[in-house]
Amino acid sequence: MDKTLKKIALIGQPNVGKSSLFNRIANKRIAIVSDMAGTTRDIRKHEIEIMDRKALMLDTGGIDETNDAIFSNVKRKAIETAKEADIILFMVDGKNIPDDKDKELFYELQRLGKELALVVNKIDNDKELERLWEFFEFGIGDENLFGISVSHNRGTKNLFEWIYQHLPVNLETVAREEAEALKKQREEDFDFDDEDYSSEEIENITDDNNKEVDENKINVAIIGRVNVGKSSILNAILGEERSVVSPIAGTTIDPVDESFEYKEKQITFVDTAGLRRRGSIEGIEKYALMRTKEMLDKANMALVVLDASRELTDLDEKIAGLVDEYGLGTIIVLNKWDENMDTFQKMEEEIRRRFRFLSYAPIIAVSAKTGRSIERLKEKIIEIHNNYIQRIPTSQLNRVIEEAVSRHSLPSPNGVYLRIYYTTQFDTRPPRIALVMNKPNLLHFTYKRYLINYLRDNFNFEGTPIHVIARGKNDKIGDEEYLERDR
Ligand SMILES: Nc1nc2c(ncn2[C@@H]2O[C@H](COP(=O)(O)OP(=O)(O)OP(=O)(O)O)[C@@H](O)[C@H]2O)c(=O)[nH]1
Ligand SMILES: Nc1nc2c(ncn2[C@@H]2O[C@H](COP(=O)(O)OP(=O)(O)OP(=O)(O)O)[C@@H](O)[C@H]2O)c(=O)[nH]1
Repeated sequence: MDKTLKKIALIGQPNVGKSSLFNRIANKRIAIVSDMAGTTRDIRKHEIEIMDRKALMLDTGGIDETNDAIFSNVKRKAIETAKEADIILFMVDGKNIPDDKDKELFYELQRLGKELALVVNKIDNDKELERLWEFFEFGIGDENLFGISVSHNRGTKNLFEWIYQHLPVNLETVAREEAEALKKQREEDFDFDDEDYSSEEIENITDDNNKEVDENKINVAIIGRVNVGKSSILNAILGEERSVVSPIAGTTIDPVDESFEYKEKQITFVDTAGLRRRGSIEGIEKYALMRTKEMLDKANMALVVLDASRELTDLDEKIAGLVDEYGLGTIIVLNKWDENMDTFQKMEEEIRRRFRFLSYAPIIAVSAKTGRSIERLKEKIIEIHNNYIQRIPTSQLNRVIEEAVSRHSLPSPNGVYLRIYYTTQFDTRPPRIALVMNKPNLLHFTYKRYLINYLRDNFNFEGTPIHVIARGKNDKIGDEEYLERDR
């Protein structure tokens, strides 16, 4: 017998229906059921299974009050068994009024601090259900009081569900379901028509061979309003690189994007021709935003350039706001930081306040003019891209989410018991994580935010958005209904 299994003790006076319930749960006739009081004397242990979760059921002897000596004996034994158990089902006969001996024992069991349910049996019909109220006298909450009838099979489902919820997740089932979910997801990815993904990304998903190559390609969009120093930053970065791929000279079409190798990655700046055309973003705001979108479409990383020598403007905010919609790796570049300025903290606070939607993006102060921190910016591009493409093992995600839930338990909206079965990352670029749970649409966004923050505290997601979705066991992972961006 598996020693790690949770133990369930079934305790109660003779003839209340313990063996009957035991048999119902065990789905076999193991204990002797009889009308004669005190026939179930031995402690029986039996491995049971509720849905996919296993436990060990302990059947204690009845508490015989007819003989005081035996009563104290059996009571002692009942308490001993209860001490050994993780979950206690205390059963009483609903056809009788609550009894002092029951109460006395019940309070003793309560003091053990285990999961405890008061099971009132022989509530055979709706009329008898009214009598259940008398058992609130025991001082137990609604959620731990069950009126059932074993012989009429009433109310047992609720009790079984309660027990199920207190048993640990069956890891075999989880692993199997996860494998199935991943397989299903892969299959779905092949006939994909999700507008959220660019055609390039679809290629990445459907062609695993290219994946590695693609993970080494960083397409960077340098965005920002006019005159913040976008082309200067481009020049500063490229200026240090000898292996710059030159634009094809003499062509009337746009020259290719400029590209260089750095730390085994290929960094490409998208739409550099446009960037170099001075004043390109000047003019009507609508065009500035349109052009920014075109660039973001081709990129998997954005450098949001701001001018440290000027006040932030609404247009800065609008341009930065676009980035979040594209789900890219992001760095906020505070340019024109020519000398040591003691205002960094103030600027940082201002940026954080105005760009709340980019709270995950690091801020780096550079000067295209003096070259200050340009090297650091290049390193940061690599670092953030690694965060953006990372895949976190399910075991690690589960450990962290379990820890988060144990620190701050899941809310029970309207008494509904919420449960996260497991957590898995089902996509990268940016990381997409599914919380597989019983009632996904009841998960409040504030709790989800708490989990997202907890994930951010435990993994390195700097510079990358993370998308966390809650879904049911049988929902498709690609179900975007629950998708909420990490804001
Ligand atoms: N009306 C009614 N009778 C029940 C119900 N459940 C069990 N019984 C009857 O109650 C009697 C006692 O049931 P058991 O399951 O043997 O009770 P027990 O608590 O195991 O009894 P001991 O072995 O004496 O400890 C039997 O005649 C059952 O048929 C129920 O839900 N409704
Ligand atoms: N002091 C200072 N000036 C800078 C820095 N970077 C750029 N500039 C100046 O800012 C002005 C605008 O620089 P650009 O690189 O052309 O800016 P841009 O964002 O590409 O401008 P548009 O193409 O018009 O959108 C130029 O006069 C640059 O010399 C810097 O780090 N420090």
